Amino acid sequence: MRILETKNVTKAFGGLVAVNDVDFHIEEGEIVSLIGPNGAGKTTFFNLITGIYEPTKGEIKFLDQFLKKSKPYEITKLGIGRTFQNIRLFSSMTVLENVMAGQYCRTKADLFSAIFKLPNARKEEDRVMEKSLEILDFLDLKKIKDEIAVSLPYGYQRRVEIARALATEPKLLLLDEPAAGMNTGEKKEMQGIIRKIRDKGFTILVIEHDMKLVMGISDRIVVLDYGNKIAEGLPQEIQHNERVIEAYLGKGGAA
Ligand SMILES: Nc1ncnc2c1ncn2[C@@H]1O[C@H](COP(=O)(O)OP(=O)(O)OP(=O)(O)O)[C@@H](O)[C@H]1O
Repeated sequence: MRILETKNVTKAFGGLVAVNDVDFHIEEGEIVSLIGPNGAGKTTFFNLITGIYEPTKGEIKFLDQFLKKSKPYEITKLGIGRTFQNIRLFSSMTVLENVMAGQYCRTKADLFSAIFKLPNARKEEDRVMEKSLEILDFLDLKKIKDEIAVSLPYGYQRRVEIARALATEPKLLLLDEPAAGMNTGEKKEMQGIIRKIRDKGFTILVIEHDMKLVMGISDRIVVLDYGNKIAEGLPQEIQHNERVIEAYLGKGGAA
C-alpha cells in the first residue's frame, strides 16, 4: 500500500527553489533514505510533508488524503511522526514525560476531566504511561526513564526523540539525520534500532549523510541535488550512479 505520494512538489523561498518538482512515494513497510549534498532540500522536503511549510506548487497525498493547508499537529494526528536534525526535547521533562507528551495527541479526555482527574482522564493517563513504558522498553531506555532527557549523552537524546515520535503512533516515521554527531559504535547501534522499528511494522523515511548507514538500512534511496530529484533506486544502483557521484564530488563530499 502506498503510504505517501508527492507530485511536482515545489518550495521556493523568494528566488531560491529549495525543492523543485519532486515526485516521490513510499510504500508501507519500506525504509527509504533521502540523501543529497548540504542544501539539497532534504529538510525542506520533510517540512513540506509535516505541514511546517506549504508547497509553492504540487500536491502531497498521505494514505487517501491530500495534505492541503494542514497544520503540523493535524499531520501528527493523521499519522506522520518525526524527529529533528537539531534535537528538540522538552528541557525540563524526564525521559518518560517526553515520551508521554508524544502520546497525548492520541488521548480523548477533555481539559476539565484532566485537571480534576476524573475517572476517564485517570484511566487514560494510566494507558498513556503504560504505552510510553512499552516504547521505552522497546528502545532499551526504560532504565533511564526518570533522567532529565536533555542531560543525557547525545546518542541517548536521539533515541528519546525517536521514542517520542513513536509515541504519536505514526504510520510514517520521518527521521532527520538520526546518526548525526555519533561515533562508529553509536551509528551501528542506530542502524539496529531503525531496522528493529521497521520490523515492528513501521514505514520509515530517513535523511542521513552517513553512507554506510544509508547503504545498510535502505530498501530504496532517493537523491536530491539543488532541490531536484536526480536519482532513485536500490542502494547498489545509487552507489554507482554517475550523477550522484558527481553531485557529491562536485561539492567536495564523498558518495
Ligand atoms: N526558511 C528558509 N528560508 C530561506 N531559505 C531556506 C529556508 N530553509 C531552507 N532554505 C534554503 O533552502 C535550501 C535547502 O535547504 P535544506 O535545509 O532543505 O537542505 P538540506 O538538504 O536539508 O541540507 P543539510 O544536509 O545541510 O541539512 C538551502 O539553500 C537553504 O539555505
